[in-house]
Amino acid sequence: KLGIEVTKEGDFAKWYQQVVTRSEMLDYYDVSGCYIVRPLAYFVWQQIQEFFDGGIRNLGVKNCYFPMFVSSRVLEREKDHIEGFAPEVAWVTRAGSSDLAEPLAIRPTSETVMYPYFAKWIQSYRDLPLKINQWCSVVRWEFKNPQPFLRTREFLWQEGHCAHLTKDEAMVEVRDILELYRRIYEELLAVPVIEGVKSEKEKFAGGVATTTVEGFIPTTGRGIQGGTSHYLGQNFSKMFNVVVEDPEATGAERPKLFVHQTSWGLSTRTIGVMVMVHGDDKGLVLPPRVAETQIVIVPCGITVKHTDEERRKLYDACLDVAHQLKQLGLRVETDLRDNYTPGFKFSHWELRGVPLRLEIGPKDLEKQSVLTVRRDTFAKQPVSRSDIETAIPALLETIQKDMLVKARKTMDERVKIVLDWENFVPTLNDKCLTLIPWCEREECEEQIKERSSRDSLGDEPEDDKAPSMGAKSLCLPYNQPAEPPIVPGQTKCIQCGHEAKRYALFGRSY
Ligand SMILES: O=C(C[C@H]1NCCC[C@H]1O)Cn1cnc2c(c1=O)CCCC2
Ligand SMILES: [Mg+2]
Repeated sequence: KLGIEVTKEGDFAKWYQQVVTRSEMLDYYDVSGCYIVRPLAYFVWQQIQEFFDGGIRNLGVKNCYFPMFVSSRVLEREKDHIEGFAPEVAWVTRAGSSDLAEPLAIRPTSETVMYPYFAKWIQSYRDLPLKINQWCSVVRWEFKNPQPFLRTREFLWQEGHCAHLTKDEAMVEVRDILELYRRIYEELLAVPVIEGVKSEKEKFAGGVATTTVEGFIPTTGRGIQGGTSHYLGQNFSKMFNVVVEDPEATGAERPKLFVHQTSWGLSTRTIGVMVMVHGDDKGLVLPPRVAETQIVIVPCGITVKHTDEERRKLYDACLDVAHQLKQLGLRVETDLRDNYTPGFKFSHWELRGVPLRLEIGPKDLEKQSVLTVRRDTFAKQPVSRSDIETAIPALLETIQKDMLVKARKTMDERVKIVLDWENFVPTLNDKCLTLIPWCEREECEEQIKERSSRDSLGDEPEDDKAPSMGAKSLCLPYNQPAEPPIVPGQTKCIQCGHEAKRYALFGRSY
């Protein structure tokens, strides 16, 4: 594997492609838009799964598995939810040499697969709440340019689907799940996110409200939807007749209540965001929490002057330190290949994002110390062998924390409050997101997208294969800026002049 031949700032698209392939996270596949998730990336996904499974178990959610095939009759049950997406649905029409009687869709998401069975399984309010989740892949035949992890025609995700007796119970769960998504990004992937609610235009049309964690890619200045948790209200339960008798009702007739539902999803897009945020010109930079190999130990400073005995002593020291650290549960590799130079080995493991390297040479052996080298900052620090068991775990924790702090500082610097329209597009062009006093009207959002695209491209039409230059609303952040305050009846929307309700996060996006 060669190193990375371009710089992140110089040619981001090529940089990203080389980082994900040459770090051995992913490989291209001969079906366009499909990719192979290799062990280094799959390990990250497994860490996410373990964390999330623990979190949802505490919320009373159980894992299950539904078939991937959806009959057209069932898929089209939810008209408006599906018609906007119809072009993305992949269909099986043949088995062997004979056509299927009716074509079967491959699930693009599983609402229509599951909810007829919710109706069957849920009779009494005692059957509530029903809380299930499945880990699976879905297929969406996207036409925009595919990108590894970020936009692929098949992707791994989890989709949770719950039914509750009351709206309040459902809304609490929506936020509990969103908090787990925030923690996955911030505590596992060291990626800061902005939590909020989607606008009417951007929310999931089948639901009542969509909450989201929004990421930010500094190199392009674009926002990216990181995970969504929806309050579906009673839309789907009315569509699929998921009803229970009203437990509060007295007397003979027992009025039926449509259940209140939620659905929530997070995909392998998480991995792409992590790569883009932390990677550098030497390649991948992995947060220790999700790194398959957290530490690599490399013997150094051996020359032809040294005897085989001295070389062996050095290798033994590397193996001893590795053993010590494995005892602590750390994930350690020793690179004792004698056909490569230390420098070659440093590049090899830097490309693969290993968070911490330990170098041990003859002098280190004498001094009973090792030299630590951080992947994120390249900072070097000697550590005496006697301190290894406390210093190394602490250093990994420091790397994990520092990576989040650095990424959050970058994101915070690139989110600008914009109070006048003339500063809106220039701020986008500075690779920033904007927080604007906004009226929340759907037609205003259309105008913002249109005007910001025109102001960026002149009258050139948009290429729908390329990422849009128009800005969209990313979310209405729960954490609203305090200054300058939005004064009801006074503060105006910067685009249309109507009364501003809240600050909205707007930006170019993936
Ligand atoms: O998938 C959802 C809503 C919901 N699905 C379950 C997980 C959470 C959340 O993403 C929205 N959605 C997106 N994309 C598509 C569809 C769709 O419903 C259906 C058809 C193909 C493309
Ligand atoms: Mg889509």
